[in-house]
Amino acid sequence: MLIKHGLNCGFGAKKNCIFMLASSAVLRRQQLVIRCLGVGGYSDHNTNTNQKIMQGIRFMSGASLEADAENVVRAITPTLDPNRHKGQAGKIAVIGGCREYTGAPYFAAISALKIGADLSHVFCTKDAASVIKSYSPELIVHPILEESYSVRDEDKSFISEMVLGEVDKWMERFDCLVVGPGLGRDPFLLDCVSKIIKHVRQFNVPIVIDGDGLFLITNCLDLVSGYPLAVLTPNINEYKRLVQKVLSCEVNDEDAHEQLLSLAKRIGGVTILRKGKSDLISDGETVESVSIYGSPRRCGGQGDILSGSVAVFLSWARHVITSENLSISSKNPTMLGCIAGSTLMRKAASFAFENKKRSTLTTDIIECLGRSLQDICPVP
Ligand SMILES: NC(=O)C1=CN([C@@H]2O[C@H](COP(=O)(O)OP(=O)(O)OC[C@H]3O[C@@H](n4cnc5c(N)ncnc54)[C@H](OP(=O)(O)O)[C@@H]3O)[C@@H](O)[C@H]2O)[C@@H](O)CC1
Ligand SMILES: Nc1ncnc2c1ncn2[C@@H]1O[C@H](COP(=O)(O)OP(=O)(O)OP(=O)(O)O)[C@@H](O)[C@H]1O
Ligand SMILES: [Mg+2]
Repeated sequence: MLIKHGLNCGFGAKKNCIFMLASSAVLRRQQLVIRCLGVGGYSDHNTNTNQKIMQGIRFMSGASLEADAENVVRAITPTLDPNRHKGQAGKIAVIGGCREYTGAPYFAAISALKIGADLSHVFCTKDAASVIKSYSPELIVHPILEESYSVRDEDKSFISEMVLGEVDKWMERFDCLVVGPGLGRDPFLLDCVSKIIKHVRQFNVPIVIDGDGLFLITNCLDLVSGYPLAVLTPNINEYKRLVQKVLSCEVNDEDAHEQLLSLAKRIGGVTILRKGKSDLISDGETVESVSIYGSPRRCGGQGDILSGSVAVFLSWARHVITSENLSISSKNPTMLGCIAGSTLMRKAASFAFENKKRSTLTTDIIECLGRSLQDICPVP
């Protein structure tokens, strides 16, 4: 495993690495904790001391370890077993899709299928449903959500009950829900989705919250607070809004790991995947990062692929953890799902870019998901 922030060196080179960081605030705190731990010097010959130092550094700064990313993917991806029946490799549902956005829920839902889920559903507004269906016959699309413009005030509570009733028929069956890609911000619709989230929590179904779902939960943190099966996947803006709301401060990139750690902790141990040049992931206990090379193209929709990917891997990780001995250290399925989802998305983006360069689009990346997974865990 590599240690980030310039500390990814062997112990022989540690002195140099540490001195390179001497001016940073992070290192000053790290040195302080090393002194507090009573660890003297940086002897290359004393492995115990070195380990203590590294543990101290990690503990104090929340410095992340670069995840053993491809091994995580291998450890949780199920084998293709002819004895399995449809549904056992995962049933995913995306809640999103409104008048403006039909691409985002499609990207999330189709990515889940391309990675290996058996069934992928989309719960969206009536306007969005036929459009999404027309993109792909593979998706199961439920036109059940309503926006304010299509509902009279006096009908709202009745419609809300109906939406919940429809969703209720299905929710228990899903292995993971993705809430938010292309959901929009209509207040009535968001109110219905809040009810769905509260309901789904009772069944212990994992929830990945992205896009407008993050807008919703940032304004109503109780929806996810204290739910260990919740994963938030904020982009730069969404992360900024979360930090401002929860920590009442601005994003601090110098202390990125510590800030992410406290944010996850403050929201009661949810897992947060902060998207960016490197993806940083924390459940409030540890921080890991995935920095494998992705793509320099920033076309819209890549975050939607990620949310669908995380949903599938999180479902698989939960299954492996409950049924087998996992050969990797982390046992938190949400962390594993994020690491694997991020790895696959970034690898697919790099393959797509290799091929399409400046014209790389989200659909091109989706087409590379299969090749990326095959590259990491080949099917004969
Ligand atoms: N095809 C579809 O259907 C897609 C639909 N999508 C859906 O759209 C909904 C809203 O999601 P979102 O991501 O557009 O909202 P948010 O993050 O608030 O950004 C708003 C604005 O912030 C800016 N900005 C962005 N990044 C920045 C940066 N790094 N640094 C600085 N500024 C940055 C940028 O504005 P600019 O100022 O550059 O004009 C950006 O336009 C949500 O439901 C999502 O799922 C998407 O998934 C895409 C594919
Ligand atoms: N600067 C970057 N360099 C490399 N990869 C990046 C960079 N920024 C984001 N990514 C990757 O792209 C993926 C999507 O992140 P992004 O920040 O674009 O999400 P988003 O804004 O929510 O996307 P969407 O347009 O789907 O809403 C993530 O998996 C992340 O790893
Ligand atoms: Mg997004």
